[in-house]
Amino acid sequence: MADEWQDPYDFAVEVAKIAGKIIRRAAEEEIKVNTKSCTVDLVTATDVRVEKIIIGAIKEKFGEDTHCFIGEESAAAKGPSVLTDKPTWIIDPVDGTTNFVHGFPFVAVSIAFAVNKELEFGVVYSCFEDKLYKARKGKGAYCDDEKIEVSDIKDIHKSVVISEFGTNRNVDVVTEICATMKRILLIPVHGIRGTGTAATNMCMVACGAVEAFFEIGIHCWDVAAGAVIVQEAGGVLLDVDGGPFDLMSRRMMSANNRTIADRVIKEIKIFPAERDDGK
Ligand SMILES: O=P(O)(O)O[C@H]1[C@H](O)[C@@H](O)[C@H](O)[C@@H](O)[C@@H]1O
Ligand SMILES: [Mg+2]
Repeated sequence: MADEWQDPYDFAVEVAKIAGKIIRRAAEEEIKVNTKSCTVDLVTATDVRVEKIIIGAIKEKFGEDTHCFIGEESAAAKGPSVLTDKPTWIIDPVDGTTNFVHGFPFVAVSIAFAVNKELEFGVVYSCFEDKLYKARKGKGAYCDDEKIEVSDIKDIHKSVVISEFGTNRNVDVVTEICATMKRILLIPVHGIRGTGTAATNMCMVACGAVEAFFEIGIHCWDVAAGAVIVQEAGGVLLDVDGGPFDLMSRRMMSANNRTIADRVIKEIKIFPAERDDGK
């Protein structure tokens, strides 16, 4: 049987690179910043423009009506992001918008593709580093065409863990996040890191630079592409309570193996986050 999704996969790689080039160029010009859910949840004219370009290119290539889209910048206008069985592109045009605004050089274009509610592939282009991460279900994960694998560390004391503070500035939530970070540091782990983009953080797990990355409050477009990349690199993808990963739950734990994941999970205090699909 012909490989039905190879063409969309190749196209996602092509489009991610084009989008990254536009982002790099936009970073040299004046950046127009707006806010979304709160004063620290940033969006720029580039986020909106790049999403339109990506979706426009996909529609032109594969037809207007055959594919569905969940895109960070068009999501709010559409209401809850419901994943159906139809081929669906899940897009974060600029993952790491705060980084982009401040010139902190970790910004990624994240493009995932799901069919029958299952993720088929993910592409993450870290555009200032010029590194392209990609994975197709069952076919391994790659960075710039080189196969990548998670680290084999099982001893938590030899691990590096990534987490992020996110954009929620509710005092109780910030207190819980800080307390969780403190508990993880005191395990002790070698260190806690964060690139400011969930997509890139997941690629750091996938290529063995860190052992785990978890976050509560991320959205489906932040983690959909990374989810395929981590799993295809041999890692595990879970809910922050250790249960099965749910793309719409806004909770995600990715790790090199179950031992590391479970040890980090022990220290996570979970706080509520409204689901992406409104359920
Ligand atoms: O930069 P965006 O696309 O908004 O995504 C980031 C999110 O805003 C932050 O709150 C998270 O901490 C990051 O992990 C996301 O990647
Ligand atoms: Mg994002």
